[in-house]
Amino acid sequence: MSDPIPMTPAEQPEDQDRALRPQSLDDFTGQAEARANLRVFIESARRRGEAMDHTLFYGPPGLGKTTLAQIVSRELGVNFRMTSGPVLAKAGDLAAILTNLDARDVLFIDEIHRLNPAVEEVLYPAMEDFELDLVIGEGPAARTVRIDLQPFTLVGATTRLGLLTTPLRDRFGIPTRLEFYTVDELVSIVERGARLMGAAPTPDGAREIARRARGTPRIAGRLLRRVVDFAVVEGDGTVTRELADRALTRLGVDDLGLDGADRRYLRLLAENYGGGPVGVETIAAALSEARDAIEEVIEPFLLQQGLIARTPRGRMLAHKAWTHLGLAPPRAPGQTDLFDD
Ligand SMILES: Nc1ncnc2c1ncn2[C@@H]1O[C@H](COP(=O)(O)OP(=O)(O)OP(=O)(O)O)[C@@H](O)[C@H]1O
Ligand SMILES: [Mg+2]
Repeated sequence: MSDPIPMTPAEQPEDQDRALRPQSLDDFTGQAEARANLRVFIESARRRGEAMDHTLFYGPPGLGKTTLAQIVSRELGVNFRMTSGPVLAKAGDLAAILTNLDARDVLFIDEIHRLNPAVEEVLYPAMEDFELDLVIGEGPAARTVRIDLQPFTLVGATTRLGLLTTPLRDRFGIPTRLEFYTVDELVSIVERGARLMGAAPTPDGAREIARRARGTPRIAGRLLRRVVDFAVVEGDGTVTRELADRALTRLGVDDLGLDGADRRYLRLLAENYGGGPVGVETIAAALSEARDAIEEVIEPFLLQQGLIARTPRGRMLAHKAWTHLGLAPPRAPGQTDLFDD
């Protein structure tokens, strides 16, 4: 049950992602508030003929940050340049990209919380005044030259808003938080993906996949492809609720949409720590997972589902998680009613 979803080596998840990527704001399901606001900012920038203000998309993986960045540039009718925090090793790397931008272009920096501080320094005046201060030469001969840039829109994406420095965060005029999707929104996404794949799930079948997709379009797309595989090989090609249920269970995706890693996390808290509180470092060490992966990938959905709580002393298992694991919560003396509701 704890195995990750199997993928054949030939399958490139990003290529598959690309096929399903919405191309316009109209095509993009969910995130209603973010979408409505972006529509206004894009339209205003277009009418004024100016670069749109710098935009930061933040939220858990797979919710559509990269997709929205591409959509913004397309709707603005400008070029899309893409790079990422870890790739920009030296200030000069960023300077080279910035000086090559055309007016109003979108520069997308993924994982912007992983920018090297020296590179980040270059970004501040670039974002604020569209200027670059470059140091030429070394030692006593070193001098600073100022280069004017074309006005551009920086679109940053991060799964970890908390790791952004305050000066960087403050330079984004449009900070946009992406939320987990509702089941109804994911049903639309599954149905659209199925249409693009030439599959036709029954309404119940689509809903079963949506319900178990961890609130995340990328997971919905991946589960859909796997369920269609099962439908083709073991059924008559139709994705019914029963078939989706059987396939998802075999893939280790449970009734709440939790996967093996989620359940290992919950079980660790329950069985080894009596429900917590436990510090995240301890959890990371016990699960042999990176702390980042725990905080970025596993915990946001468990928190959103009310399966765990974050307290100053660490993570605690909520009542719902005990029930989900089929375990009885511990009862402290004199607190017999604590967990009853
Ligand atoms: N609103 C949506 N409607 C339909 N499909 C979507 C939507 N949002 C995302 N997707 C699909 O989900 C996949 C992941 O989206 P995307 O790459 O934009 O996520 P991300 O937030 O950038 O993730 P990461 O943090 O891992 O970079 C893409 O294949 C995209 O097609
Ligand atoms: Mg992305």
